Amino acid sequence: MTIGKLIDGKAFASGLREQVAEGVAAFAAAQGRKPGLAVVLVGEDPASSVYVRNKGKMTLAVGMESFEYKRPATIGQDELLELIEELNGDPRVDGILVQLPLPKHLDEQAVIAAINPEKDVDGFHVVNSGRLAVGLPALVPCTPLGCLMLLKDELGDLSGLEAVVIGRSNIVGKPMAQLLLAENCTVTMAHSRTRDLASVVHRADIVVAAVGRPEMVKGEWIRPGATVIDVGINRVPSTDEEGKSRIVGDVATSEAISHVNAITPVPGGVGPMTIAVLLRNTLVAACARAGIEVPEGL
Ligand SMILES: Nc1nc2c(c(=O)[nH]1)N[C@@H](CN(C=O)c1ccc(C(=O)N[C@@H](CCC(=O)O)C(=O)O)cc1)CN2
Repeated sequence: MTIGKLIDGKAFASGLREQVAEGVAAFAAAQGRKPGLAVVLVGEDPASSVYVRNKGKMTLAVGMESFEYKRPATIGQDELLELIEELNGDPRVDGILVQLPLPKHLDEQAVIAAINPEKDVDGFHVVNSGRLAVGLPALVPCTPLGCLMLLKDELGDLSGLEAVVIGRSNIVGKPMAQLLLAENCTVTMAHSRTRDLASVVHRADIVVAAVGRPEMVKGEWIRPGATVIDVGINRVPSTDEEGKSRIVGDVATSEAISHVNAITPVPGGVGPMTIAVLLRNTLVAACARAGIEVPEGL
């Protein structure tokens, strides 16, 4: 029995961060200042707090300035919009990111819309999603861009390949489909209402699973030789005696591994790419604001 390759997103992300660090050093030497990333955290959701802490650490590690704004879960919409407005006007800040999800009383779309699109390093602003859709240069959402980087590294030219994206979120599914279309893939977007998902998935050379349901994509659905990108990060109860929870993806990897070409593991696949691409996007935004070329290869 042949075993498919596990794609090492952690190693790839580390290489990308090194490249970003070189670009940051060159930017600082030429501009006399470091690129700056501002991250806004509302509330104390434990997972979001960990992600924000890691973003701050990695921002500093590549040589950028990190600005962290922690606000209570009770913050009002107007006060949050005032903070965004302040960051839009702050010359030290090249990238602004509001950690999602936001507490329910806040209007996520209005908050994203308030970010200056040139500083929207998450690529969630409609100006950036529109630019991506029509093929103009854009700041692209970090997770799907990270998935694309892993796919191109694994497969090279994606032209003509059948790609199925499962999940239609604004953050992953939709931009992922746009990116694959721009690479000349034949793209199908599947979702919770798709009929006979198993056979839709079975025709794909590339499967991107971003549904947020533990191991929903079964191994037998995957066509032999396909490349699978698992975006899911689902915490489930442990099966061992210690009883700790563990993280699984949206794909039943232990079933799929025997016949895929390659698959991203969870953890250690797509997840680490998200923050590495965020740093890359911040450098790209800083270069655009300074009117200089983005370093080659980024
Ligand atoms: N404004 C944003 N909010 C959120 C985003 C985003 O891109 N922008 N994405 C996610 C959370 N996220 C970053 O913010 C993120 C998620 C996962 C990882 C990661 O490295 N995961 C590890 C496992 C982590 C664990 O053990 O819990 C992995 O998959 O290996 C990094 C960043 C939602 N919000």
